[in-house]
Order: sequence, then structure tokens, then C-alpha cells
Amino acid sequence: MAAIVSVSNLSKTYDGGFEALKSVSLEIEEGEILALLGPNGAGKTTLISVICGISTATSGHVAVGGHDVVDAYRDARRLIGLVPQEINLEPFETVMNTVRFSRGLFGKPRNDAHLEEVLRRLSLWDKRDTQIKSLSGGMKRRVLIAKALSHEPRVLFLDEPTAGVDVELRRDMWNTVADLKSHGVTIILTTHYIEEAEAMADRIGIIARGEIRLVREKADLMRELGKKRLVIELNAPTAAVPAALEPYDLARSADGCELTYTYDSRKERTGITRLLTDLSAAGLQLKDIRTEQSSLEDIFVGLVHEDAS
Ligand SMILES: Nc1ncnc2c1ncn2[C@@H]1O[C@H](COP(=O)(O)OP(=O)(O)OP(=O)(O)O)[C@@H](O)[C@H]1O
Repeated sequence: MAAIVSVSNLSKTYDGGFEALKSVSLEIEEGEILALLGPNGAGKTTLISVICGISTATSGHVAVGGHDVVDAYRDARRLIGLVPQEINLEPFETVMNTVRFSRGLFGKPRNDAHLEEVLRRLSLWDKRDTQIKSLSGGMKRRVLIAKALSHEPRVLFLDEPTAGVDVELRRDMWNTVADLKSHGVTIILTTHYIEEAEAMADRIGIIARGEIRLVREKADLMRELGKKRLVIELNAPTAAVPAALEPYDLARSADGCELTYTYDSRKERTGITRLLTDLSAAGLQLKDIRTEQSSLEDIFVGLVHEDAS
């Protein structure tokens, strides 16, 4: 797949001297859902703002659909829909007029058939003549998406789509995003909910302190997360891992009291039963055993801590 958004060596230093983005490079492929996961203040909104042409970079380049976001601002901006964090709608306007007006701002000719399709897809068609002020919070968020889709963009940016939203609405938003993807929209969303990145994304990028720390296929990350560790506590410390146990590639703790076996929990045969038999044959006595599993949360927290230290 070809990259629809290409970010290269992007840096942003705010006026006060704060470096919010540090040489960020990222390729976003057409049709994918990329989740940018990062703690508060990591630089997610800044990155989106620069890509969308709302904020200017200090150095580096961004191209959307091959158009440079600075030199060919209009061409790039036409391809982008942006759903902001804040609900900024005109309360007395109707849903239909809101999206119609938004489309007009992009200089696109009136196309009510397209707007009908967008509103239907977002379950807002029945509300087309309703004033914004009479809508629920969840519906207002959907109107923001409808507005962002009004001019037929190819890439949709969702900045913290479910911040402060209850669980039910969050799931509703996840379904909406999946549906948009099935209609060929490329989606980049920012979130600090790990669960959200897991639920929606094809790829996950972790951003911390203005740097992209990792970008991986979610499936690969999940495969890694499928790895479990069996920690074996011994009755007495062992000076070394017995030769008979070498095939298990056990890690010995510094004090020799624990041996750790890493295995794939999703495999039919984990090797645990055989390991326990072999341990006892090697003369090691167990005091206790426990399992541990690394999660995206561990990876995330690890990266963020490493950063803070
Ligand atoms: N206009 C500005 N002037 C100076 N510093 C700013 C400005 N806007 C943002 N920052 C700083 O840049 C950093 C990144 O902010 P940004 O809003 O991009 O983070 P974020 O990852 O979107 O955070 P959140 O999850 O809280 O929305 C923060 O430390 C913020 O205080």
C-alpha cells in the first residue's frame, strides 16, 4: 500500500522554547487505522496540528496525498478531515446545515446525496433537522465526524475521540470508526487509552516527549503480548541452570532463587509439564510458581518511564 501521509524529520519548538516534536518521521498507509498512543503532553495534538496545517513546523516536511502541507496547502487540506477534541458546534444550527456549511467552506459544490450518505452512516439522518443543542453528547461527537467527512476527505484525524465519554459511547465510537474504515477512509486517531488503541488500530505508534518511540503492526504487538513467563521459585538457590535444562533457555535470577521460563501461551504445547518433570529430575525443588504476562501497558509504561528518568 502507498503512503497517503508522509512525515519526515518533523520538529516543532514553541515560542517559549519548548520542543514539542523532535524529528518525527512516520508513513501512514492508505486505508489503515493508525493509533497514536501517548501520555498527556506527548505531542500528539501538535503532530496532528502540523499535518493538518493548523500549526507550522520548525523544520521537516509533511506531504498528504503527495502535496506538501505548506507549499500546496489547499490541495493537502482538501484531502484531510479533522475531528477536534473540543465540541465546537453552533447550538442553534440544524445537523444538515452544519455539515452543508462545512462542505461549503472547502469550496465544494453542494452535494446533498453525499451528505445524506454520511449522516446515514453515522446514524444521524433521522436528526438532520434537529438543532445541535437538542442532541446528546454522543450525537454531537458524531456530528463532528460528519462535518469532517462533509468534503469527502481521504484521511480522517480523530483527536482523542472518546476523551471523557462513557463506556457505551466509547464502544459506539469504535464501531463508527471500523465502519468508516470499511468505506475506505484512512484514520489516524490519538488516544491515551491503551484499550482503545488495541480495539481499533491496525498499527500502533507510541509517542512520548515529542518522539515516536515505536510503530508496530498491532497483530505483531499482540503476538508479543501472547508471550508469558513462568517464574519458578526454588526451595534453595541454584548456582547455575543444570545442563539438562538448557533447552528451556531459562533465565536465572541474580540470587539463584528463581528461574524464569518464557513461552507462547497460545501454543497447544507450552512445554510446562515437561519442564516441571525435568526440574525435579535435575534435583531442583519448587517452592512456588507464578505466571506473568507482558502487556501493551507494560511496554507503554516502560517507554514512558525510561523517558522520564
Ligand atoms: N501553543 C503552545 N505553546 C507552548 N507550548 C505548547 C503549546 N501547545 C502545546 N504546548 C506544549 O507542547 C507539549 C505537547 O502538547 P500536545 O498538546 O501536543 O500534547 P498531547 O500529546 O496532545 O497531550 P494531551 O493528551 O494532553 O492532549 C505539551 O507539553 C504542551 O504543554
